Amino acid sequence: MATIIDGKAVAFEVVASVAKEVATLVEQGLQRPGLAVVLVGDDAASQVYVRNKIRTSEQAGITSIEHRLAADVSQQTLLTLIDELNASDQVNGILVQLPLPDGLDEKLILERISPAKDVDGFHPMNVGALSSGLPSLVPCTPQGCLIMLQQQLGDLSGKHAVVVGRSNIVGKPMAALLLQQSCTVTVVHSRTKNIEQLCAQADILVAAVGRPEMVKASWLKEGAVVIDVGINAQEVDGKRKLVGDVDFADCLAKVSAITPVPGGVGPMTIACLMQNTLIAAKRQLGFSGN
Ligand SMILES: Nc1nc(=O)c2c([nH]1)NC[C@@H]1CN(c3ccc(C(=O)N[C@@H](CCC(=O)O)C(=O)O)cc3)C=[N+]21
Repeated sequence: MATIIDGKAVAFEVVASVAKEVATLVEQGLQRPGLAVVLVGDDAASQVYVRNKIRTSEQAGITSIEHRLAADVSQQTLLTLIDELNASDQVNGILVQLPLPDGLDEKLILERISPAKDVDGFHPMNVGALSSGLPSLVPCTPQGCLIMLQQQLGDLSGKHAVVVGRSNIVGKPMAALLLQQSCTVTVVHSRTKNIEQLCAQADILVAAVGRPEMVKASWLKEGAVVIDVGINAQEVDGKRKLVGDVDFADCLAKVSAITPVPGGVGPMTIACLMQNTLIAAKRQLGFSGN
């Protein structure tokens, strides 16, 4: 029987351990970690995610400060806000919700966030640190995937991991993390010629492409562990339904373990954001190490 990995339950454990450490900091008279969440415009999906982030912050004992800006905000206003957040000692982590509305230069804005407060791990400094194995803030989604894989498989060394997708926010950092764990890593993408044959070699398959139910059982090796990063909203009988990048029903009988959508990677992403905020806060307080 395949294991359906309960991302919600694992996330709950991660958040509980963050909450415990936060409580210890506060008991020692240190400042409670603070996370600033910047939401530009009124994209419906973004509102749901931001609400989840704020609710989880409360559970972790992290103070969250929400900044909502109109979709037509000027780039300069947004950059000035980031400068203020960078300078504020109440704020340990800064997250600018993506995607940004048209007309804003995403690269310029993300680069403005102080690398020490970059809890998304998207700043080029953190990207470079991750790929060279230096201490860094690691992107939340791939970190969440790694935690679930380690919980399922223990040591990952020598496993063949196939990452489907090469985005800066998931595919590339996922590959870097798996390589760091001594996996043999293959990254496949839209221009790859023999995707299905490559996927069929995977002990671990991470799907992060944003194409509903693209990965089928016929692509998989018997007993593979499958992590589904896709969150695709579909209309079924007039109702909003979320499906992943993996055809879950088709693949279930062939895998040894698989994450569901919802209830898999999504909650882990938010839990890792809490973890990153704690790590950033501790470094800013002068704790050494991780
Ligand atoms: N700067 C930035 N950092 C991000 O980490 C970031 C972002 N921008 N933009 C959007 C994506 C998406 N994302 C999700 C987080 C949690 C769920 C989540 O909790 N999903 C629930 C379901 C929620 C629902 O019902 O829609 C689940 O999968 O169980 C989903 C998606 C973070 N992102």
